[in-house]
Amino acid sequence: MKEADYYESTNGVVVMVEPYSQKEQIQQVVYRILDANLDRTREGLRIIEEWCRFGLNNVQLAGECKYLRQELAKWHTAEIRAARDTVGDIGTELSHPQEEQRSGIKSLLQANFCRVQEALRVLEEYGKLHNLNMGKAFKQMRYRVYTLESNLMGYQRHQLLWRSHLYLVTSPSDTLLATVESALKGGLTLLQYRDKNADDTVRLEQATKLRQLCHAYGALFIMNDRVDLALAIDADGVHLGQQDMPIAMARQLLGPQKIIGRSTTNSEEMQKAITDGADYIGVGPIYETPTKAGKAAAGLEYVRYAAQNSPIPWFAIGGIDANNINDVIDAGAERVAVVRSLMQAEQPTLVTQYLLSQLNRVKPQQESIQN
Ligand SMILES: Cc1ncc(COP(=O)(O)OP(=O)(O)O)c(N)n1
Ligand SMILES: Cc1ncsc1CCOP(=O)(O)O
Ligand SMILES: [Mg+2]
Repeated sequence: MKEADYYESTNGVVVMVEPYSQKEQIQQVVYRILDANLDRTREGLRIIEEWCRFGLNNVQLAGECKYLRQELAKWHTAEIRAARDTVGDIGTELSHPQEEQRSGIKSLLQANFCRVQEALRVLEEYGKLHNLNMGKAFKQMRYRVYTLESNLMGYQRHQLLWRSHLYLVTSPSDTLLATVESALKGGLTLLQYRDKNADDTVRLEQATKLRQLCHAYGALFIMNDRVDLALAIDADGVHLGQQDMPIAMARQLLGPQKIIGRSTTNSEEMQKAITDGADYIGVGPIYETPTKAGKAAAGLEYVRYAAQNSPIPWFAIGGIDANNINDVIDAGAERVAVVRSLMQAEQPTLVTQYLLSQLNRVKPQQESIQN
């Protein structure tokens, strides 16, 4: 028989407590770990769910979070809850500076996905000690959370594309990062890195820096021409011209969550880009431009066609600047892409603000998204 411990409670009553055997003690520790991680997963899922529900109004994504929370609750049994010891838990006081600081919705969501995935991994490993099926169930749940993350982040990305009305396509510049940052400060939300002549090492280095910069400002980063480089640096997508990789092939490599843009100069190319599954189209060159020397202008007639016929976002491009943007807008454009207007501007922030103010006059006012 085990030796009994004696414990005197506060009201003076002496209670005899049977000490746990070593096996039982370990079981209690496992229960505490399961209890803490079941709570952690539930809380993280709830934070993600609130954004899906109230921020995105997305029934499917919110429903998936709810389903996962309910599945989780089935494993949170009374015996696991009974092992909780908040007072004796040294971890309740610990926090990381990053927990106090979130730069926006995107980083908040990422931090909570990370927390949920870690907690599920703990549940999977320790759950096996408790019940083999528990290990299996949490493994499956962890994969569902990966899918949820990819769907949610992809959804956010596409939402931001639809909300973007000005698109900066870069040209080689000694002040590349400063110019882009200046435009981002003016409210730019979509950037394409385009350098037709640089070595891949330079492209990779510059694209990595630009992607970081864009994401710090909550903007999307698109790679011109190269699916391989887009994948390598985890760009938000790629822009492909008529001579570049077919959309279907790029989609296979990039998956459904990344953005694929296609250049078009006429109605046939536009219809094909749409049926091929492009997420957006470039419409132009509207005017002849030295940036794409030798390419004939498609003209405002093509803008009128796009305005009537494109169900997906389209950006008028080619020779557009502060002087003629209103002609392009009057022809039906709600979105434009520019190179020189911003890359050669003395004050890119101001030009960005001006171009956006003109585009905002025509687009229906939408609440701004915090990324
Ligand atoms: C937004 C946007 N539209 C069109 C283009 C041109 O792409 P492409 O025809 O492939 O020509 P290059 O840019 O590769 O010279 C674009 N880049 N972006
Ligand atoms: C890349 C591209 N594709 C069609 S026009 C164009 C260049 C537009 O450059 P700019 O805005 O300087 O005229
Ligand atoms: Mg190209």
